[in-house]
Amino acid sequence: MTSEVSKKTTDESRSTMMQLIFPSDTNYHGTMFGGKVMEYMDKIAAITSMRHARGPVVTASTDSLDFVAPIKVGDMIDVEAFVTWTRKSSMEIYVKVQTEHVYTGERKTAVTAFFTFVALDEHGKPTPVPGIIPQNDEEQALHLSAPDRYELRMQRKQDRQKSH
Ligand SMILES: CC(=O)SCCNC(=O)CCNC(=O)[C@H](O)C(C)(C)COP(=O)(O)OP(=O)(O)OC[C@H]1O[C@@H](n2cnc3c(N)ncnc32)[C@H](O)[C@@H]1OP(=O)(O)O
Repeated sequence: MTSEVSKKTTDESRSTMMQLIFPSDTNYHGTMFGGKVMEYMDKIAAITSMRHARGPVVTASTDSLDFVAPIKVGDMIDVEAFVTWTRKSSMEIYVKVQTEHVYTGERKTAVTAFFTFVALDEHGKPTPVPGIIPQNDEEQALHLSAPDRYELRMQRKQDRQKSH
């Protein structure tokens, strides 16, 4: 969709955020509130897409959030996001939350999700973004599988429109 010259590498927009989990971030099981994790994920995804587009963006959709392992009080979390794929005005962003044990340094993936952001022009209309050049094997794999996820989103959109 975009020419080679207007492509950017994932490293140009990749963003990370570290947080230390306090009791006020958790539920009565002593594990982190899902909504609080989602807030961090949405924020880092927005930052990543704005860095890639270098302009305003809106969240168009969020695929399922997969909670793989609990996040506990005292854990450090590393929330990382990068652009996996772009179409015309839309960008797919992968967000991964990893816990890091403060004393041992052991890391585990806790939550993952795909977000789609759309870049807007000064009139609030969708506007083209640069393409993306994946940097490592994980990024390359997610780049190649992105068109299939896009098709599923468009199918979901059609189903929703039919039900209205
Ligand atoms: C940062 C924030 O928190 S923003 C707050 C939450 N988000 C919002 O309020 C956004 C509300 N939604 C909107 O404004 C609109 O639905 C928009 C801008 C996302 C899309 O508008 P549309 O009228 O559908 O625009 P259009 O059909 O031209 O599509 C524009 C792009 O959005 C993509 N898109 C639209 N709907 C979806 C969807 N549900 N999932 C994924 N991508 C979508 C299209 O595929 C298209 O991508 P492309 O240009 O790369 O081909």
